[in-house]
Amino acid sequence: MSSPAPYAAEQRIAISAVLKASLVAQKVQHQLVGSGGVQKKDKSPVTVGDYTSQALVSALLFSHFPADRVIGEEDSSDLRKPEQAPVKDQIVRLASEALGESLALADEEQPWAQVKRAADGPRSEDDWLALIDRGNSEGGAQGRHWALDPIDGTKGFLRGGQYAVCLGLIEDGQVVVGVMGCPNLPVDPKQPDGEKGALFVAVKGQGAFQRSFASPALTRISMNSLSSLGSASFCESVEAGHSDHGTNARIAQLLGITKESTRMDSQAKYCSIARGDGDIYLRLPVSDTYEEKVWCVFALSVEASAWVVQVGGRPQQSYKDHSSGSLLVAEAGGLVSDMHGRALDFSLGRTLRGNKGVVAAPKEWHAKVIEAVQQAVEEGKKQ
Ligand SMILES: Nc1ncnc2c1ncn2[C@@H]1O[C@H](COP(=O)(O)O)[C@@H](OP(=O)(O)O)[C@H]1O
Ligand SMILES: [Mg+2]
Ligand SMILES: [Mg+2]
Ligand SMILES: [Mg+2]
Repeated sequence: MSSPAPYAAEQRIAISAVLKASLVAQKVQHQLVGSGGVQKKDKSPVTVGDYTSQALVSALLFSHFPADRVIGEEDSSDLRKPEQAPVKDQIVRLASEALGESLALADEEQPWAQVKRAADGPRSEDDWLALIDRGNSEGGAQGRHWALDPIDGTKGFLRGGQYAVCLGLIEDGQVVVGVMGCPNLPVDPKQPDGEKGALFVAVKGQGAFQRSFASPALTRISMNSLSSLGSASFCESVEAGHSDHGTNARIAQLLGITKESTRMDSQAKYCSIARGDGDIYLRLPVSDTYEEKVWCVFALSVEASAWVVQVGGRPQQSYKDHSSGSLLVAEAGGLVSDMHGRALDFSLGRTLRGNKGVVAAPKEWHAKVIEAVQQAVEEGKKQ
């Protein structure tokens, strides 16, 4: 009998957890659109969706990999305040219901039944808050850490736009598994009004794949092969406060790109270039002090040239914002680096403090894009 592919169990559980969390987020998004969420200390928003997603993913990881640490964006400190009691009650109800529900029928063939058995014991309010707080790992160069961005693009989520549930496994500082759920992304980019809900998967060295929420079948994805940079299209954040639109535009001009940028919230940008909807992702910093989060960048950096993961939400950039995305892009045939062309370093803790900004592009064009980035940044300093 042949032995299972490396990380087969981790991939399976990560898919189940991300799917579960994505379905809850999809369920609550319509109630939350237009509201402001709860404001965190850093003034960024957090919602019932973010907390419930973190609690659920954490529960499933704890059931299956109890020794693994989790670097999650959220913690329960605000939820423990008396004025947040209604929010806390809603999270406990949603998470308990979701844990007890089956996934879509097609996923019953998956070992979800086992996942459920292991995880569906009754949980008290304190258990759920403790599960959220299991995301407190400081990360680092040794051991296994799951980087979790329970909802990346919370501002997009609150606007009714794109958002993503991002989960990546970092082993000894390397991103080895990345899974992202994008509830509002069309399954087929050629049918933007068709079925929504796309899930992306990458395992280091095994390629990048997508599936729909409804069916477990995985389809291999890859980045476009570009004959020239002038024909490329690029994507960037919707929020001008997250990425410098002016510098991004100048970089595009230097590369001869004539198409307007596609503005999209969240790490769905990594997914979109990994499957060829676009070609380049530019995330030039707006501030000198911001550090990207690990949970944001890691999917892109693996091998498919397809995904970058973003990590955290603290006052520095952390890697949960990049881990699953960077691996995805790498597995799809792209290269993800910082604005200086340096590899993203996921081994330094909760943030990518050794890096600045993120640039994802097809492997063969990446060096040219970095040259344009450097020129645009130098010009900006002279102004
Ligand atoms: N000043 C800043 N510069 C860069 N990124 C920032 C930022 N402030 C917040 N972010 C990050 O931008 C992420 C959203 O990215 P995007 O702009 O691509 O949608 C947020 O993730 P969360 O929504 O998980 O908090 C947050 O981590
Ligand atoms: Mg988030
Ligand atoms: Mg994020
Ligand atoms: Mg946040």
